[in-house]
Amino acid sequence: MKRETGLANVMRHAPLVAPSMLKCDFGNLHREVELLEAAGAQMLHLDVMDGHFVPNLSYGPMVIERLRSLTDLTFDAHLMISQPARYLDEYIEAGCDWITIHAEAEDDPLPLLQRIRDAGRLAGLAFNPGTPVADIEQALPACDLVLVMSVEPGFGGQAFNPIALEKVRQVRQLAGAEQIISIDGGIGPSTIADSATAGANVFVVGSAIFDEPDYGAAISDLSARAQGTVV
Ligand SMILES: O=C(CO)[C@@H](O)[C@H](O)COP(=O)(O)O
Repeated sequence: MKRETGLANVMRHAPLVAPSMLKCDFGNLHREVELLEAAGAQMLHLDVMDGHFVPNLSYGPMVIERLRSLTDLTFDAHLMISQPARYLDEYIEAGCDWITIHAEAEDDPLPLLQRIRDAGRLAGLAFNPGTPVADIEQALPACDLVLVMSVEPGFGGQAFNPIALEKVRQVRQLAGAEQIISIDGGIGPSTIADSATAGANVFVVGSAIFDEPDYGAAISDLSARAQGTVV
């Protein structure tokens, strides 16, 4: 199967549910990837944490490179790290397709977003619940993807912060209908429909998939709710 890395190809499947590989079984990543492929996942959301920008550690480019050899799913890397400019090339070389940096980690994200685009990857900018949309507005033309955090980054299983809904609405208004807007944190059956109505089209989901016995049923149910076919 050819990797569907291009914006148009991947977003053909929107709204998309992106399983957050922070909540998976790290002791059996190969099996988790197989289960997610069988469950119909189009992409994997890779939560990269450095124990500095966020108070948690996950994995880095070496693990991602190994995952890359296991699957052609789109890799949506969310770099929750300080100094992303220093490490960016490693994530490009590891095979990440979408690469998102944090607004709070870079005084001027524009050169880095451009580097991501120049490498032929989709460039994303994430921002935390406490960061106003005004802080990222200037960077929007350089973003293929905006990731709105609906929890403080660092851990899965936190409660959804509804402040994110207004931010998604504002970004949608500013960036237009074609923009990928991803929402991340506390997304599940009770929050995904409101997030979709606000304007998100990619939904990062950890607990509501990995805490379920049947990943396929969970992803189907969430996708249906995002499409408004479940009330
Ligand atoms: O990036 C993060 C947390 O920092 C998220 O991707 C969470 O890992 C999503 O997990 P749930 O909130 O869905 O359990």
